[in-house]
Amino acid sequence: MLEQLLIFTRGGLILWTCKELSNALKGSPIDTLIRSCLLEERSGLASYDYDAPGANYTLKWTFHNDLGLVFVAVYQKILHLLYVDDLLSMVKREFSVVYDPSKTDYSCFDDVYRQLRLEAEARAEEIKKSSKLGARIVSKKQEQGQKTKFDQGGKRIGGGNLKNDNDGDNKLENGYVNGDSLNEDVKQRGSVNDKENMSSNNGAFDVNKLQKLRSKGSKKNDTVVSKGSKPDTKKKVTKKNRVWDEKPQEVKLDYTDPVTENGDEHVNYVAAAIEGESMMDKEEVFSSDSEEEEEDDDQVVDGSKAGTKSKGWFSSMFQSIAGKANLERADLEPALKGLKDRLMTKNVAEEIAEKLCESVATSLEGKKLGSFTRISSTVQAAMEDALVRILTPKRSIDILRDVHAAKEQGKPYVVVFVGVNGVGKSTNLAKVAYWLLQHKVSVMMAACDTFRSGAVEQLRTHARRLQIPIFEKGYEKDPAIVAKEAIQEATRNGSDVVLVDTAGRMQDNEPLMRALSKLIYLNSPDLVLFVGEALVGNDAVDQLSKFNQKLADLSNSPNPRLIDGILLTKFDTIDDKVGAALSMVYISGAPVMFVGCGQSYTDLKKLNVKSIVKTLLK
Ligand SMILES: Nc1nc2c(ncn2[C@@H]2O[C@H](COP(=O)(O)OP(=O)(O)OP(=O)(O)O)[C@@H](O)[C@H]2O)c(=O)[nH]1
Repeated sequence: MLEQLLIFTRGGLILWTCKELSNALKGSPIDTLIRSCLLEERSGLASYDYDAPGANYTLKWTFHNDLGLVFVAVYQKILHLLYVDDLLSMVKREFSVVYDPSKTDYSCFDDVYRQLRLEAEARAEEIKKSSKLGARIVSKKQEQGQKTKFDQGGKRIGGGNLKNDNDGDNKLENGYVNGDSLNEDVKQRGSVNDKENMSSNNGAFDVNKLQKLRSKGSKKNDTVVSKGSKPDTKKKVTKKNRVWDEKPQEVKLDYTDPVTENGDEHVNYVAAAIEGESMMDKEEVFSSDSEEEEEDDDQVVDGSKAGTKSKGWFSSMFQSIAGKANLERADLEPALKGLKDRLMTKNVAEEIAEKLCESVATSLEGKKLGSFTRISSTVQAAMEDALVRILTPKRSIDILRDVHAAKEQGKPYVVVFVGVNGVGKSTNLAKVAYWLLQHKVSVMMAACDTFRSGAVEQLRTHARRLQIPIFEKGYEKDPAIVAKEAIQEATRNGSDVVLVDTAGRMQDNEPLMRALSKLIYLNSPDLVLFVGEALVGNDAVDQLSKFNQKLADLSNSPNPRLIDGILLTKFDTIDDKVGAALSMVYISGAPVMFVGCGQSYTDLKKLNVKSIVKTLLK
């Protein structure tokens, strides 16, 4: 049984909630979904688990991008409801028929919903009973040697790429874990309703059965709609298979980027981007620097540019004429692939680039492309929005304001610097100290790297140069205790801020991570600052996620302190490879609070989100 089903606009206006389901949701699963998943560009996930005291829900959603609607179903996590995807897709289809932006009362949809739910439940039940079906799927899939896998009992456990865990659990990359075969079948069915072009080859189960179910579904749907306030005037459009190299014959969508003689896809994409920016875009992504970018891109396009350009121009014209149709995944894919590659060349971790593209695709699918708008620029604009949203801090951490607030309470503001070895913790701690001194804040350093020989002396040198006090107890002491004593000392001597240096540690080093967790738990600092190198690529994700994981797992507290902010070092050495900033923020949800860009005390800056986004997309 569902707990709730809601329909709201992307602007947050709730249009309809299911009155059948009067259960008040515990906690705030919808808010959390929006904040932690949809706004964080994780909407490409298959589902979201909400866990709060006394409330454990799974949430699933779908978008109608063209109408700007969001459909969310909430149910108890333990339930594994089989019909939710199917139901959501039917609700989306039928609600879009009655939707009118000027209307706010959708009580007419109550009856329609009831019918849809019954239908979805009945279909799930029907598929469940049909045990032969599963066996047929297995034999058919095994014959075809396709990706779809089954468990030993013959149940389908997924159509996505399977990751085989060491513990033997088969996990789907799309977030499903050992789902009941029927769950997947229902999903398949839902998607058939959405996309009419499913062939027997890529269908996961018996085609006759499928067609029977489909015709049954559509017949019922007709009845349902006639009961609703408006008849279904929209005819289903059968999507033709795309033929990539065909010339446009009639007014049909073929938004492929032009192909050069040498067939270099990346070059084609760059060329297409030039076209898009100079001619077709309604909205220029980098309006202020279009000339400069054209120059850069020209270098990449090289000698083949002229030919590509003219081909791209005609292709663009056709695209513009046909610009009224709804975007489909296949239309978006070439542009998304280009963007993903581009993000990866900027050092964005592959996993993050993939998730972002998935999320952008989800936000654009089904949307109508305006006339004279190129698909590549639409995708790029959506990606730009997503990047700005991710990199813009969700909550402001104003250190100076917080320092003064702590001072009023008669205690020092405590910052702990954590990170792997050699990333620049001590050096950048000293830069932060210098920055605070500039703002008339008194600072004390705490030498809590009692592990690496030379660490205390290194910090002492910075303290001497900056003429600030340092609290030190030498080596092989418990850093948690040293930090505690340092804070006590700062309280006594009236220092405004204590900057705690800690030993560098690898994210997998359990004893050192345990010691760090203890230090944080015991001293509850005001800010846990993760210091990470801007040079890092895929490892950024591993470092940050494991630091957070270990801090959570090894803490004694039910509400463990995690990383609050990021200090990115060595920015001066990375040229345009700025992707680590994005990877780190995406994976941790923590903002980049400072950027270290050199080896002197003044080399500390704030992240410029606009320029990072610009560089990432260049
Ligand atoms: N170019 C450049 N170098 C930096 C920057 N920040 C730190 N460094 C250099 O990075 C090296 C390591 O810096 P440390 O401050 O010793 O690093 P750490 O993280 O404290 O090292 P451990 O305590 O061993 O983990 C030093 O040579 C620093 O000068 C930066 O922003 N730019």
